[in-house]
Amino acid sequence: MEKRNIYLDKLPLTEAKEIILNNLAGNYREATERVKVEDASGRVTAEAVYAEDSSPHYYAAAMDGFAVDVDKTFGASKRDPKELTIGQEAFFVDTGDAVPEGCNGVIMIEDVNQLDEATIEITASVAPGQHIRSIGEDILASQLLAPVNTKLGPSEIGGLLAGGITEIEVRKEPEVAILPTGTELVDPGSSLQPGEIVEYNSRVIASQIREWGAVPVKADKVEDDYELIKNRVDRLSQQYDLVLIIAGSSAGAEDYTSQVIENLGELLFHGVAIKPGKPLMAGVINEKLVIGLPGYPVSAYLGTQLFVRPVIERLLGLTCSQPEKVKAELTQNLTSKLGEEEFVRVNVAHIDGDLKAVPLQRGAGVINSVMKSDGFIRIPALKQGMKQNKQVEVELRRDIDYNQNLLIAGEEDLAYELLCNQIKLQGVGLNLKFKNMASETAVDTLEQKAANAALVKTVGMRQETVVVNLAVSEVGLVVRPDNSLGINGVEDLSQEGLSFVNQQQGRAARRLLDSRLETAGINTQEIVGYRQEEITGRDAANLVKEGIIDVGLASRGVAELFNLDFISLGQITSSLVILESEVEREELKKLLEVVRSNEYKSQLQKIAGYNTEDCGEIIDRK
Ligand SMILES: Nc1nc2c(c(=O)[nH]1)N[C@H]1C(S)=C(S)[C@@H](COP(=O)(O)OP(=O)(O)OC[C@H]3O[C@@H](n4cnc5c(N)ncnc54)[C@H](O)[C@@H]3O)O[C@H]1N2
Ligand code: MOO
Repeated sequence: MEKRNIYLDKLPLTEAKEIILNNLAGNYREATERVKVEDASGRVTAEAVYAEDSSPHYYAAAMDGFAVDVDKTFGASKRDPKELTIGQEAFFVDTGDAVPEGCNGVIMIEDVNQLDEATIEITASVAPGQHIRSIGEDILASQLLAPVNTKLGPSEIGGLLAGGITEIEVRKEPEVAILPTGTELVDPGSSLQPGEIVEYNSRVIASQIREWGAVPVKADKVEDDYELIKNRVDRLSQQYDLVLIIAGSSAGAEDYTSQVIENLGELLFHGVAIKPGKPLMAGVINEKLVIGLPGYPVSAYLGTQLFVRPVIERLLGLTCSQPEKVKAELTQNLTSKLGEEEFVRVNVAHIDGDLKAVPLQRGAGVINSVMKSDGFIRIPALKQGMKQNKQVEVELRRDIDYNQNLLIAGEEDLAYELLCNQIKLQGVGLNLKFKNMASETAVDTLEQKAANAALVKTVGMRQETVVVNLAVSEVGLVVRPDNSLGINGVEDLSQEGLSFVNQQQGRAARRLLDSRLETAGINTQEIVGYRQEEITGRDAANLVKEGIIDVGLASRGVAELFNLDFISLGQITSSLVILESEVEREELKKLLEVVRSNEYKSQLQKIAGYNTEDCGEIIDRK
């Protein structure tokens, strides 16, 4: 067996999709089953459904009142009212009641004067058919209710039941086997050893598949062993409608997927000109389609979206669904590789009157970027990127209401996470989206209209902005709980043998450290690790916790989260900087209301080292 396989195909996306669909037998799956209409939400009709009954199936009163023979009301007016005898000429009916024989109109109770128990008086004539629902007004027996290959939802269930249908024939849900491969994989919840990875791709894919109306069958993970993978794939392809193999798709020594497919059946292609997702492949084994998905989580997610969804739709007899799209202005230049269609995750929000698309992290391993995104944009294969301010088309993820989005750029802060929770707890219609960056960069980002607010920690003011106090927190050095190195302050950072890790340049905590070092007259070159940067205090605290370094720089709240000892260096004010032009916007007013709420303040006070004095106050305006 050849150990290394280099994939050569670079098929355009549409071509690869076409090959896959062409290798599915027929336009849909033949197998069907009978289900109750009331249980059929999400299912697809396997035959045309015709009404058995009309709805209504009798003449029905459409209003509460009296049913009458309209001829007897002719000529009634305010000046010349007409009297009718109840039970002989006028019959009391409630909405929905059958109209008594001989009656062909209903007069609303509001238009009737009851003179005594047996007599009513009417002041207007009644038109034939007035307030009567005719037979079949809604549905007429024998009419087509739903063509074959219709996906049923709540209103379809109503229509079918109203038409007298209680059971229907639907397409059997395709069963999709998902096989995770990789010796490094462990199940969620296991305690992790270095090199081990939580196997979650199959769970993500299963939930995607369920959403599209198929049944995911999650197979047990298999290690990187050619024979084991081959046996499993062989068996799965005999049992299920479609087989997905996760990982082992690229050029590594233990990447077996393409060889397995080739040796069990036919490999249709290996490699698509998309990013992420480039090593994706497809084949046919035991007459079943098999798709090899790249192992990186974003690649696996996107590959499933692009290739598995249309297959499921085809098996169900549905046409390919189109995502909802919206046009937005790109907030930064993006470069990309010529010859690859790149999918970039973005957030979308109204900023200073325009709808903007703000790119997120592009790494194929960052599933969090999908979770945080509102959708993605495509950079065409024949482009080497896209320019800032270009109008782009964003393909939205389902259920996204970007009108409630506010983009916050700035320094990570426990107060911000609390704010996000408070917004949801208080039932405020806002979604905060965060982009982590140093304060100075955040204010630049705000000025470039690429964020609705900057979360900054002590930074110089800019024109046309309003600064609102968010929180005051204590920042200092974090060490392991026993503080065995006896760190008492910045003077001890130059101890021999001690390892330190700094925060990213431009971050407030680092500036505070620098000023303390300067006051103490300590040369930063004497501190081992001063130039080694982690982005945030949380990153640094995590390294101390893991025993990788001795001292880091973080807030007291973060130190407490990681159960670390804390040596205070001082206080830092976190503020929200907002564009003057947006201060009166409804969404920003809502945000500031939460910052000013007692619930937010009382929760914030519970975090170690936080001070809520002046919380929500405007501290500066230029
Ligand atoms: N020399 C080259 N190396 C790589 C290339 C290349 O062209 N030449 N392509 C890169 C690209 S692009 C991708 S995408 C990945 C595809 O990798 P594989 O499909 O071979 O998958 P693995 O290497 O096994 O895993 C990648 C990554 O994903 C994690 N993983 C895998 N399965 C799961 C799972 N079920 N749940 C969660 N995470 C999973 C795995 O642990 C790895 O971290 O190859 C590049 N390399
Ligand atoms: O195709 Mo890979 O998914 O670009 O990282």
